[in-house]
Amino acid sequence: MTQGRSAPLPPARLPENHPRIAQGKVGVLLVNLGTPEGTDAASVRRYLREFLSDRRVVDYPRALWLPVLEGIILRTRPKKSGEAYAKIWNHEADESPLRTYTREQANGVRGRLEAEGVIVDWAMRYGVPGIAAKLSELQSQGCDRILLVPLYPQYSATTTATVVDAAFAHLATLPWQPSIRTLPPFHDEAAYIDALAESARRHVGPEVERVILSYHGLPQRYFAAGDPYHCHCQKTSRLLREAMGWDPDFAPVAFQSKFGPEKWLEPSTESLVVKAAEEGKKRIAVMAPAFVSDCVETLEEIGIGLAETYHEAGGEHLSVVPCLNTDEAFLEALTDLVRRELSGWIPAAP
Ligand SMILES: C=CC1=C(C)c2cc3[nH]c(cc4nc(cc5[nH]c(cc1n2)c(C)c5CCC(=O)O)C(CCC(=O)O)=C4C)c(C)c3C=C
Ligand SMILES: [Fe+2]
Ligand SMILES: [Fe+2]
Repeated sequence: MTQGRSAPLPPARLPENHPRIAQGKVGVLLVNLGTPEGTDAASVRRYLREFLSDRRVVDYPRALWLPVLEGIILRTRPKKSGEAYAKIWNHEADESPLRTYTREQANGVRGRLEAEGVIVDWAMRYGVPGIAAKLSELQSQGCDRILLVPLYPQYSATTTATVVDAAFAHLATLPWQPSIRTLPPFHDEAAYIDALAESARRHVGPEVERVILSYHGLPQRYFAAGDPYHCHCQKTSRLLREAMGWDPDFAPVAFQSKFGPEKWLEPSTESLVVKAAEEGKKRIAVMAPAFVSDCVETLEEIGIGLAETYHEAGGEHLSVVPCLNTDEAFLEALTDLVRRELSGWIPAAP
């Protein structure tokens, strides 16, 4: 066998998505659900197709579900949902409120962490800007450590887990992966509960006879299979009631936004709104702790749809407590949770 110097390696031909970076920075990526780009049926259809094709959201066998999705749901729902989005659209920025608030939340956290050299950005799980594109951008800016922040206080496989799935699916394509951490659910964190309580003190006056704590629902089957979302919602509600001195009759838990024929978590928000009217409660409030940003489900479904239902059942005034959106207390809480999770990645705050 001939001894000799091995042939020099050919110059590296880096794949398209290779991060050409100077390493060493820390990035934070806030991720919310996603929202249509416009209120027209085509935009809503694009969004719903991506969202409702996710197995974590709808888990029926693909061979059964995809024909129903394409043949029925995506033919009918986009127009109806588009009309709902049109009622709550942010015309000034020509975008959905969910996008406005998510961007502003990222700005708020960025402003608080910039001095510590942390790069903060935001993405949408479905639609744009996507998680993969934003992870690439963070890497290009030098981030070799990235914290994912799913903007869901209560963990669910249908929301939180889909963010992590999408991030790791992107990582699976990379020759050089950043290190990743994920923010744990914050449904029982004191700072989040305090932010909710502070908002309740501002928006729920003494004239309010009942406050319905309305959470986005999901199929009961998912709960039975181990999704902790229902328990997280109950715990948030208990802690908020304790902070406010409310009892469960005054502030009951309910679940909204039912989709499809299966049994979802109960009671439904709609049933509790009607019950309140039937029991002679003339002024009620609805608070939606699972949504950190106002969106079509709070502004339209509760603020318009359920308010109408309440009036028809004999109620007089239904007020919707705004989501935490850009409340100072919430942005401070979120930044503190992020900072805690970055421990060891950035020097501890003095
Ligand atoms: C198909 C089933 C759905 C499950 C399960 C589900 C869980 C879930 N969703 C949120 C938060 C949001 N959902 C939003 C909109 C929305 N959700 C579904 C369906 C399921 N959600 C649909 C079809 C839609 C679109 C609107 C419509 O056509 O009615 C939104 C608002 C997005 C916006 O653009 O404003 C949020 C936020 C959670 C927290 C959750 C489970 C815990
Ligand atoms: Fe949803
Ligand atoms: Fe809805």
